[in-house]
Amino acid sequence: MSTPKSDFLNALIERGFFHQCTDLEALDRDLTEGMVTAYIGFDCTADSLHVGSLLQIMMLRWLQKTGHKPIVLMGGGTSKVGDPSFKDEARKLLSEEDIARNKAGIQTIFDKYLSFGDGPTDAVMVDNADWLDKLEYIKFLRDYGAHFSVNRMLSFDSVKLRLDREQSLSFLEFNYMILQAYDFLELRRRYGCLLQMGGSDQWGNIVNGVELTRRVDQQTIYGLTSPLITTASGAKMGKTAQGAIWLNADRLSVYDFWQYWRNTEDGDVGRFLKLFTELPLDEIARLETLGGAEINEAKKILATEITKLCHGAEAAETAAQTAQQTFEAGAASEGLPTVEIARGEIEAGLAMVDALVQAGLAASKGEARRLIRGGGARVNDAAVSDEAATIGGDALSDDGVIKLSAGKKRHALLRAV
Ligand SMILES: Nc1ncnc2c1ncn2[C@@H]1O[C@H](COP(=O)(O)OP(=O)(O)OP(=O)(O)O)[C@@H](O)[C@H]1O
Ligand SMILES: N[C@@H](Cc1ccc(O)cc1)C(=O)O
Repeated sequence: MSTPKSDFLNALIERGFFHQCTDLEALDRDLTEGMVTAYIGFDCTADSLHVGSLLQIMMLRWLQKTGHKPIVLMGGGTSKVGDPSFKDEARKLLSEEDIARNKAGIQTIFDKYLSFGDGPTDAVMVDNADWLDKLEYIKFLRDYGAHFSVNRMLSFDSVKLRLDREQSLSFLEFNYMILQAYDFLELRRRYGCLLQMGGSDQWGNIVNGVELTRRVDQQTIYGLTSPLITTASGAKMGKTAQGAIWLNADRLSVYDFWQYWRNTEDGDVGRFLKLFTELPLDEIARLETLGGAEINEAKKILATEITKLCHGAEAAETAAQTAQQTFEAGAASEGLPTVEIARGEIEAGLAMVDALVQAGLAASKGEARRLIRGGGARVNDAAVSDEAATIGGDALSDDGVIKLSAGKKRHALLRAV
């Protein structure tokens, strides 16, 4: 399609959020003609969301910024079933208490990104347990089950992959897409919700809702998915050596959150600025062209902007200053043992095991590997758990040093010469 007319779709496409839509032109028309209500669902599978879901939250934020109404759906009901989409095995069954605790943890994050209330474009939060818990089995099967073709359900990649690999898929899990489809129908009836968004792994669940609503209520509604973000080196976004990059500060300190973004790979800086900050595109274009040591400035801006949205301006500034003191100014003047290494060698990619040996933090490569395996090795205060990890030029500070650590107390600097 030609460039969309609506501000919302324009923002989504220009900033890299768009993957697929059930009917982009019709959705664009509805978005230009008036206010559209849209939802994204989040299951209560952990007590905090992580960076993967941040992309979804940013889509809701753009929706509200461009004059439309976001619905945040807590999957209090669907978390009892567990979405099998692209998962190799069934999720652990969660108790009612687990779900309530997780929901309480997740809910808090949305206030930072969306404004809630009773106004026309104010965000609302709902829990699908409110309707799913009350469903009566036979009535539900007759009213809605009859509209689903098992043949078609089996064709969606989200379940097909598991079956193709002959991995077990329980009947409980198989029902998940029907329940998510029913949510969409229910939200259209209750709130006039016209659009459901999610990551591309949600496509099958979303399309089922669009089709169910057409069959049962003869209404046209839309689905739109974002790409699933991976880092430049191919890892699923949001997980690191230490685990997930959580959005709640009690799970991951503001400093570590800031540091995660500060350590973004060079190739990801522009993409992440577009997705996770609200800086104007021309400013991002300028930052993207920075090379050499200057790219580190862009990374600091990225880290501070994202941290500001998630944890507030003050906490973001404090994290930036702490990093400046402990790593850049501090580390260099602390009198840490310093080893000089040719800049070219670092830029070509220095094996972490070799770096630890050269810095005197491990007596042999074997010891260095054990250190990494045990979780004690750090580069610029970020843990490294991959024994094959390499350190590149992007790890150099503005002063041309890299801080290596073995455990909490032993540190050394590599200085590029
Ligand atoms: N890397 C990612 N990029 C874009 N969207 C993502 C990413 N990871 C998760 N999402 C989306 O965030 C929403 C919430 O997903 P969910 O909480 O199930 O995360 P998950 O990472 O898939 O879960 P898990 O960690 O249990 O595998 C879904 O719409 C999902 O598509
Ligand atoms: N299935 C979604 C969560 C979700 C739940 C209910 C919905 O109606 C929509 C989305 C996920 O796993 O991320």
